[in-house]
Amino acid sequence: MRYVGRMLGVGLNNGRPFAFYRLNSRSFPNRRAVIRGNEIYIANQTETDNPYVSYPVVKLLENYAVVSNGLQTVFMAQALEEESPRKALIHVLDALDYERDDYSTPRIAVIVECGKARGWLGFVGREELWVKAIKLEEGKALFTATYNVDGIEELELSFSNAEELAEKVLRLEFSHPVLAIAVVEKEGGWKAAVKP
Ligand SMILES: NC(=O)c1ncn([C@@H]2O[C@H](COP(=O)(O)O)[C@@H](O)[C@H]2O)c1NC=O
Repeated sequence: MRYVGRMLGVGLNNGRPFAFYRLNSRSFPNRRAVIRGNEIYIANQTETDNPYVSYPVVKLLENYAVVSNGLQTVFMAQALEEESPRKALIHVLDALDYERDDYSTPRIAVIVECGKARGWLGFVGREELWVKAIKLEEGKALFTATYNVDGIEELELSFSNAEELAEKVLRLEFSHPVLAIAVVEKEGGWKAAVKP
């Protein structure tokens, strides 16, 4: 089974945008997601000095939801106070760059906008930095990941609520699953769910 590390994506379901995150990990599988108000954090449960394994993963704003695999989540949410999603992704990914770990792990992020059938994916690795604005299509999701995904891939995903989306994302056939997070637009706001 393919190992993609951290993956995140965006899609459209019943005319509403959604985002998802799946944490796969070979090295730090003992982690959990903690929901605190409009934020979700990944908390590593073992002792380590690795600075990349506990971080704010989701930030829900009035008009946007931001999901990422590192502390860029917070900076992107701040940038969105002044800038477009495209600029926020470009500026913050460029400023923080890839992670200085043994794998040069890329930073990845997704932004979705309330009430709009569009989303933005971003990636910064050792060899490339890209940001893509995506026109969302019903029943489809587009995702990227830290390892072994060439740019963006497509998936079919449909669901009736955030819990079901998180469950389906956790069941996708990629190796070393730890947890999944779903963020779904609901009546002008956001609903988030975490599995398991
Ligand atoms: N965000 C995360 O959950 C996360 N988990 C692991 N990493 C980084 O990626 C390295 C490899 O981890 P793994 O073997 O679990 O894929 C870790 O040493 C760490 O530096 C992460 N950094 C980015 O994805």
